[in-house]
Amino acid sequence: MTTNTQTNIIELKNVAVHFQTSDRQVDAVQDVSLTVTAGDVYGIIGYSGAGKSTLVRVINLLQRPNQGEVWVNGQNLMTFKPAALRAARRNIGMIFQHFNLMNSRTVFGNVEFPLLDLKMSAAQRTEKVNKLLDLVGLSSMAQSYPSQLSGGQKQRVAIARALANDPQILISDEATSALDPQTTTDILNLLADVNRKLHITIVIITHEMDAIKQICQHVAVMDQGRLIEQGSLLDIFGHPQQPLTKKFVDSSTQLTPALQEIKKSGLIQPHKQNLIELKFLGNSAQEPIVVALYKKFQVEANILFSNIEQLQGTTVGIMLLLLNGTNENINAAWQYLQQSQVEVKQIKYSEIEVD
Ligand SMILES: Nc1ncnc2c1ncn2[C@@H]1O[C@H](COP(=O)(O)OP(=O)(O)OP(=O)(O)O)[C@@H](O)[C@H]1O
Repeated sequence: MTTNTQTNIIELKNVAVHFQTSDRQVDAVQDVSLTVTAGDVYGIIGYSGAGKSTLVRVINLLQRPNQGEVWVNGQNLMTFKPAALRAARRNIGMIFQHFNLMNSRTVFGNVEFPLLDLKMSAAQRTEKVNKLLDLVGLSSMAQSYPSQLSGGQKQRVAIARALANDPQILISDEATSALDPQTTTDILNLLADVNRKLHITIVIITHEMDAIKQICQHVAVMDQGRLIEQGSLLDIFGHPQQPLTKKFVDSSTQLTPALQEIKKSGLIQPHKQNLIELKFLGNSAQEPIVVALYKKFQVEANILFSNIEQLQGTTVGIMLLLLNGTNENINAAWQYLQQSQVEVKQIKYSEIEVD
């Protein structure tokens, strides 16, 4: 017997947010429904202006929606009175791109700040802050000021501060967008640790697929206020449905620049349809396919590009093959590939956009 132990910690139901500006109405979020299960790392990706920040501010009602329902821990926050809402908000930590630290307070003082309102002795507060600074690896900098810290260190302080109230949920609003790639990786690893060790549910919003890929278990894609696609990380990477989702995936696997280079190099011609993309999920071996094409159909397959990565323990591979042979043999090879375990697609010359 299997038991379903997953709890829905966040449920947004048909949420809409409109802003009225002097000359028009901005539909920042339109009819968005999503569910995040407890313990998940849930990523929301979209370009600037897609409505991501507005949507996550709805989760703790910093932004009240014009329409829809907001459920956290099985409770409809829209019905909460101010005191209950303040308590509910303490259960949802937030971190931001620009850290939002108080420059006049030390690292210790910044992390201590949310605890000052609580009934806690100074000794208890000190113990708690020290524990949090240890968690984020900043114990030795407790007496430094934000101006003395690097961007990555500032974000670590912000994470410690966001965790001070022992929240069940942590929302990260473009928290790595101002950081260099290595620091981004370090901060994402820290967030993954926080998720694993403290069982905190994390919602990340970003415009970078690499950040999603590194730690998210589920992904939603947002475009012009709407959620246009959602699924597990593997679903999204393995079978993107919407053109925008595919664009995010292809930019992260480097497929887009590879195709552009191939087109520019003149390796492919408009009238020939012999460039194909293969996608492998799981353990399908790539080498035997190239060998089989030659042995079975005398079709030479030149590998022009290949990218293989591990996503949540599953191999996801993409390969671009340029097929060489008679038209008849290429057709037969194409039929064979379509019946094989791999996903196969013909790339049309006209579909490759070159800047
Ligand atoms: N307070 C506001 N008043 C008017 N328009 C707003 C307000 N806040 C956001 N918007 C508009 O709503 C839309 C969605 O903005 P939002 O900040 O949620 O997008 P985003 O995906 O988070 O983008 P970014 O990463 O650039 O912040 C944008 O067109 C933005 O200009």
